[in-house]
Amino acid sequence: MTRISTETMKELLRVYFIMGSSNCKKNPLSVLTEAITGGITLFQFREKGKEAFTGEEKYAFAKELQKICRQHGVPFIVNDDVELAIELDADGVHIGQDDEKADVVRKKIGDKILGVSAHNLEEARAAMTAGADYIGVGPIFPTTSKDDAKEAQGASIIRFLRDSGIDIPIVAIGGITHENASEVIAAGADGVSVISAIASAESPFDATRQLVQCVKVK
Ligand SMILES: Cc1ncc(COP(=O)(O)OP(=O)(O)O)c(N)n1
Ligand SMILES: Cc1ncsc1CCOP(=O)(O)O
Ligand SMILES: [Mg+2]
Repeated sequence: MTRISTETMKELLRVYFIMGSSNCKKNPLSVLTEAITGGITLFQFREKGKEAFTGEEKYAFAKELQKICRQHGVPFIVNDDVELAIELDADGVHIGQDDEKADVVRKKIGDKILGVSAHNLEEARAAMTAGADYIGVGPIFPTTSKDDAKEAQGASIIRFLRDSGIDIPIVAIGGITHENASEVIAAGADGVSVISAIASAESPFDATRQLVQCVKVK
């Protein structure tokens, strides 16, 4: 295996759907299937919160979601849990500033995709040096999907990072909907990452289709 190219990474980030069991109104397997049919380009398994599955249940749930992703050729990323990602032979891992250190994770996962959360220029530079394939920047807008989210910074943080020479693929996250997605792309993001815009939608399929239209390369 070799590291993913920057160009392929950017394409995968266009519509990046994140989900765990607590995010869905409907059956999570149906939500993921609808999102894939609607056009998501990357999926992250993020099983967090009070009611979240743990242990064997978490593993079995992850396996089911991974199977759906594999059937449709959508790469499967695991949030936080590096050991689970290795056990499942997932396509990658996403870690934040309070998780395992990025350079340590890079050594553990070899050429798998590594995503790192960054909230400022210093963290973005450090993620690049540690071997990240992309950075997740946010919250851009207010969000109710993450209990310990930092304050929203607006799309200007993306423009600031780009103007400061950050050329790694960037996905914007936090409060992103079809109404503001084009604003973050215009600011320099390669894609948008969402939980509620798809997982809480009456029709995850329609919601995904709408987002895909907003981030289309013109
Ligand atoms: C694509 C993407 N960007 C940022 C995050 C947030 O990661 P983190 O800061 O570690 O917070 P948790 O998601 O673990 O609560 C993400 N998961 N994905
Ligand atoms: C995981 C995460 N990291 C920063 S904001 C956020 C939550 C994004 O969820 P939503 O798209 O529902 O605002
Ligand atoms: Mg984390």
